[in-house]
Amino acid sequence: MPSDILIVDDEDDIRHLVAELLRDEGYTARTARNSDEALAEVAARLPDMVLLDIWLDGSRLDGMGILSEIVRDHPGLPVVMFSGHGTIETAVTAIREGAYDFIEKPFKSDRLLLVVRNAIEHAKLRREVADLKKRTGGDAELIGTSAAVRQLRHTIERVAPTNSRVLVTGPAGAGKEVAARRIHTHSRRADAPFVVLNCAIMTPDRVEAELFGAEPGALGPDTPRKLGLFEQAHSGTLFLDEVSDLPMETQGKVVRALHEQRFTRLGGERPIEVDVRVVAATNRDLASEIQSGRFREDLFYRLNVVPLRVPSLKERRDDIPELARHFMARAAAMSGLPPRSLGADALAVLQAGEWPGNVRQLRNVIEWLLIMAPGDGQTEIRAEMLPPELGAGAPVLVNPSEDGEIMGLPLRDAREVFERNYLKAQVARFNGNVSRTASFVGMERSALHRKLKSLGINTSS
Ligand SMILES: Nc1ncnc2c1ncn2[C@@H]1O[C@H](COP(=O)(O)OP(=O)(O)OP(=O)(O)O)[C@@H](O)[C@H]1O
Repeated sequence: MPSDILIVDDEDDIRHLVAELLRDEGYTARTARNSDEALAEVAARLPDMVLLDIWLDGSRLDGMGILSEIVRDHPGLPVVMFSGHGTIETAVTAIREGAYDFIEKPFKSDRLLLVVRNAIEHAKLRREVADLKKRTGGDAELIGTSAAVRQLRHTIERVAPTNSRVLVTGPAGAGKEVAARRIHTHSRRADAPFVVLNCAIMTPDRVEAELFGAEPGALGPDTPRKLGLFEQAHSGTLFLDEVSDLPMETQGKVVRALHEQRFTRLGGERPIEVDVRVVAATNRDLASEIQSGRFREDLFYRLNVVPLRVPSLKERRDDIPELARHFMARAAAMSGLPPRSLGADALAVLQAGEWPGNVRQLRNVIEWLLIMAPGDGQTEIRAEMLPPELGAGAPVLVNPSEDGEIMGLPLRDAREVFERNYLKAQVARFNGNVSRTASFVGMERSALHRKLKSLGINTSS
């Protein structure tokens, strides 16, 4: 479909000339003489871009006034200003206020067509990026409202703008990379690259070439120059994932590069200066790695300027329903399948789970459910449809494998088995908090306390 362009100018000649020029190029062109006509056209159907004169005789709003309404109501719509003599400064201000570009009158048709093409392409790319971010969940999105995640978000927001190095710790799959990306996107480096090195999957001889790059021929006969990740991350952030897996010799070189803010490429002499913020992550205990001689203490102190701990999923069970719905919506958008809704019993079992693989495991379970759960898009996902490995934390009645055992017991014992499993799962789901469990299961706090004691279930309060 041809792009639709709105031309707003009070001079008849210019309007007609530009409209003809654009139509000759295959665009659709609409015209408006003043602000009321222009805003009415925009409201009637959103154009792909607007060419807007700054001075508009006999108009309620001038070009700047129209621009601010468009930026407010349709932030993705590109606007290019026409400026005459004496309005260049205003045109520059217009760019600051959100216009894409300006064209000085009198203008050459080639220049006009180039700016129009660029503005439309730019807007299209912005939409595509926004769409991709939405579909992939925007990698820096830190879902959750639990106290643990609110605290994490707060610390990230405080540390992000400071430029300090950050050492992110936490179990596998808990969201350390998400936290690191968020530090980057909330820093002044957000427009520069975020570059990741996963130290665990690198062989020792490759890791240095990856980090520092190599001069031509350094990696073998006729090998070209290779830019290292330090250089690629210039003015941005370098994320060293699984940093404890860096070979010892490389650790020494990283310490030097961090200290001197420069390094040489493999096979090179010339020092290369870079401005890079390093954020590192580990799921190991670096203190014991240092003790056993596998991690350099000086590197630890250089990296651990600000420590940031990402909690395990078990420490933030409150977030599980929101995370589950988020991953369902995302998996559905990526696969084109309709999202499935999750029943309250399924969510309760998910909340009671052990989650050794943390958020990554939850994401995988939800993706599995979207594809594998029985029924169509309309059928709610019930507890018994969950993958068997989650059954361990589930109350006995939703775990069919144990139904057989229950059937062999007298009612009194069967009830006790049920009560124990049910309450164990509910207590786990509310992080051992008896008051919250009591309010959910509909018992007095003290009565629940007695019950739990008689069933031998441990709680935190
Ligand atoms: N709070 C969160 N909100 C949304 N998604 C999250 C959150 N935490 C983790 N994820 C998702 O879970 C998955 C694992 O997260 P991530 O890779 O950041 O974990 P990690 O701790 O760096 O793992 P590893 O130790 O294995 O490198 C990713 O798909 C990530 O997008």
